[in-house]
Amino acid sequence: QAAKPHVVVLATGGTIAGAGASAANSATYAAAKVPVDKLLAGLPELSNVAKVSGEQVFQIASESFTNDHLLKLGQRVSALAKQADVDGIVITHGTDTMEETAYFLNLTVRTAKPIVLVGSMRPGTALSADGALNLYSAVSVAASKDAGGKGVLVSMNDEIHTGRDVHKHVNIKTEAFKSQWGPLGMVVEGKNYWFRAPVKRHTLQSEFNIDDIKALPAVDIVYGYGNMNTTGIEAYHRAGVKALVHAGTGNGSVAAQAVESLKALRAKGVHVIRSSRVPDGFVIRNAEQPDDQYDWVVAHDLRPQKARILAMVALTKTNDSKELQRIFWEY
Ligand SMILES: NC(=O)C[C@H](N)C(=O)O
Repeated sequence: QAAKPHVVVLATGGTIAGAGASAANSATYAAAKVPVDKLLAGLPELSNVAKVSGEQVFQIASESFTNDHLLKLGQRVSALAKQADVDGIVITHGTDTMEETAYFLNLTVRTAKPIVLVGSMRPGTALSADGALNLYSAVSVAASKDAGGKGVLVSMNDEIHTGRDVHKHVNIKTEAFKSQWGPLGMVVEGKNYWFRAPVKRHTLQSEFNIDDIKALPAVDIVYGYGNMNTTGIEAYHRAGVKALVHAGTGNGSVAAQAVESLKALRAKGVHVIRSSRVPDGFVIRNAEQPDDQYDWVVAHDLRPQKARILAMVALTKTNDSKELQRIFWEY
C-alpha cells in the first residue's frame, strides 16, 4: 500500500480550539484554548486520509491577528511548502479574519501544494460541534492531488472556497461562509467534488513572494455612512497611513465632505482605494466618482478588508497608482 500523503496542521487558535463551560454553551466560550496535539488526538479518523503532524504557531482569537502574525504564518507556510516530505498544509484559524489570512497567503505563497484554512463556529465542547468534521474535511482536501494549483482554499461546512472570494457572512450559523461567485466545490466523506476554478492570479502565478516581504505598510479602512464624520480620515493621515480603503455606500459612493478629505490625502501621496460596504457586487471605475481625475483606485469586487490586504502586499512592490489599479484587476 502506498504511503499516505503528509499533511502538516498549523494551529493558530480560534473557536476550533475553543472551550466552553458546558455542552450547551455554543456561543459563550473562550476561543484559542485547546492545543493542536489534543485537537489531532481527538480525531483518530485523520489517519485514514493522511499522515498528520501538528505545529502550534499561535494560540489566539483571529480578531487579534496583526500584520506580524500574517508575516510569521506566511513564512512558515512557505518554508513547509518547499519541503519534499510535505504534501499539503492545513491552517486551523479563527473564522473572524480567516478570509484576510487566506487571501494574504493566496497572494504571497509560491506553491502549487494545497493550503487549506479551516475553523469552526462552535467550540469542540458544544453539542453539534462543527470543528471535527471541518478539520477532517480540510485535511482530506489538503491530502488530495486535485486540490493543488487552485490557490489557497477555505474548507468549511462541506464547502471548498477560494481564499480570494470567501467571506464570513453570518456570525451565528455553521453555514457562515459564502463566496459571491460560488464555492469551488464540496468535500463529502473525504472526496472532493469540483465545479469551478479561480481565474484571478494566485500563488505560483503571483508576482509577490512572502520570502521577499519583510514588513507590510500601514493601510487602514474608513467606513461610509450617513452624516459621515471625516475625523477618521484625517487621523489616519496624521498617523502616516500609506493607503486608505474607503468602505463606501452602495456603488462605493463617497459623501461630499469625505471626497474633499480624500482628495487632500491623495495630494499628499496617500493612495485612496474605493470599495463598498455592501456584502456583494463590485465597484466600477469612474462611476460615482471621477477616479481618473482624482487618481484613486477602485477595489473591484474585493470587500474592504480584502482590499486592505491586497493594497499592503501591492505597496511592497509599487507606489504607482496605475500599477495598483492593474493589481486590483488581476488579483
Ligand atoms: N468562530 C470563531 O472562530 C470566532 C473567533 N472570534 C475567532 O475568530 O477566533
